[in-house]
Amino acid sequence: MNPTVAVVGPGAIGTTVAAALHEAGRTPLLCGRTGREHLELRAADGVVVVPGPVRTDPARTEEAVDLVFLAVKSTQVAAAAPWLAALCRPGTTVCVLQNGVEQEATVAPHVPGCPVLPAVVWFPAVAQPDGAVWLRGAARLTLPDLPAAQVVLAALDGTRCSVELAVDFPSVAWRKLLQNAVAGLMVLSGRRSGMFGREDVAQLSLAYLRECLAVARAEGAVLGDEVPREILESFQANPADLGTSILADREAGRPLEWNTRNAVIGRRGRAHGIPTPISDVVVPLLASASDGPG
Ligand SMILES: NC(=O)C1=CN([C@@H]2O[C@H](COP(=O)(O)OP(=O)(O)OC[C@H]3O[C@@H](n4cnc5c(N)ncnc54)[C@H](OP(=O)(O)O)[C@@H]3O)[C@@H](O)[C@H]2O)C=CC1
Ligand SMILES: CC(C)(CO)C(=O)C(=O)O
Repeated sequence: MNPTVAVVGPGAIGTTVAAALHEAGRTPLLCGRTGREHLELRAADGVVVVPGPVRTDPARTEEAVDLVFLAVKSTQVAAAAPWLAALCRPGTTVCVLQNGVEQEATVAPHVPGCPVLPAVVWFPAVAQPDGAVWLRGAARLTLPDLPAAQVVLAALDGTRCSVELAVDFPSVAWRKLLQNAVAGLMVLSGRRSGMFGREDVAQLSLAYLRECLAVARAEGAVLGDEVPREILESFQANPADLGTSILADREAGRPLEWNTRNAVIGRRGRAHGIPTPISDVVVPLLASASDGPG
C-alpha cells in the first residue's frame, strides 16, 4: 500500500515533490503558510497542477500520516512545528528537504518518537512571481541508507523525483554544503552563476571552498582535494542566469539561511581549532543582509 504523505512548506522544493507524487496518483496533503487552491510546477516537459487547497491551520488538521516531507527553510522550522505535531504519530518518518548538515539536530526535538531523515536536494527550483514553480533540472534526492528511507523510496517510486541512498551520507551532505556555502557569494555580489566565470571570483571561491573542505574533513567527511575545483566548475557550467535559493530570498527581502549554510563552517571550524578567515568575513555580511539593522 502507498504510504500517506504530507508536504509541509509547499514552496520551490515542496511543490516539486508534491507534483512528483501527484503525477503518480499519490497526491499529498499540502500544509503551508499561504493559502492556495492548487500548486503549479513548470518543468521542461510540461506543467503539473497539484490540487489543493494548501491548508494553513494545523489546529484544524488531525490526520496523522506515514511520511512528512518538511520543505520549509531552516529559518522556519520552529514556526512550522505545529504542523509536525498535527501530522506525526510515533513512527511517522519526517524527511527534511533542506540544505545544511544539521537537520536531525534541529527537527528531532519537535517530533519525539519519529525518525528524522535528512535529504540532499540536488535540483534547482525557482518560485515565480505568479506562485508557480520553475523546475530547472532533474529532480533528485540523496538519503542516508537507513531503514526509515524505505518509506520515502516507496512514496517516490516511479515518479519524476529520483532517490539514491548513500552509505556515507555525511560526506554527500558536506559536499552539498560546500556548494551552498560558496553559492552565498552570489548574495554578496547580487549576481548569479555567471559571476563564477570571472578569474578573481573563481580564485576567491576556490580559497573559500578549500577552507570549508578542511572543516568538512575534520567532521569526518571523506572528500578529495579535487572537490573545490569540481564545485567551481559546476557553477561555471550552469546557465549564467541560474541563481540559488539564498539569492532568491535576498532579492525578496526574506530572512536568509546564513546560519545553516555558511556560519556552520566557522562554528564547526572553531570546535576543531581550524581557522576560517574567509568564512569570518562572509558570515557577518550575510547575517547583516538577512537580519539588519540598517
Ligand atoms: N529552491 C532550490 O532550488 C533549492 C532549495 N534547497 C533547500 O530547500 C529548502 C526549501 O527551500 P525552498 O523550497 O527554496 O524554499 P521556499 O521559500 O520556496 O519554500 C518554503 C515554503 O515553506 C512555507 N512556509 C514558511 N513558513 C511556514 C510555516 N510556518 N508552516 C508551513 N509552511 C511554511 C513557505 O510559505 P510562503 O509561501 O508563505 O513563504 C513556502 O511555501 C531550503 O533549506 C533550501 O536551502 C535545496 C536545494 C535547491
Ligand atoms: C540548487 C542549488 C544546488 C544551487 O546552489 C541549491 O542548493 C540552492 O539553490 O539552494
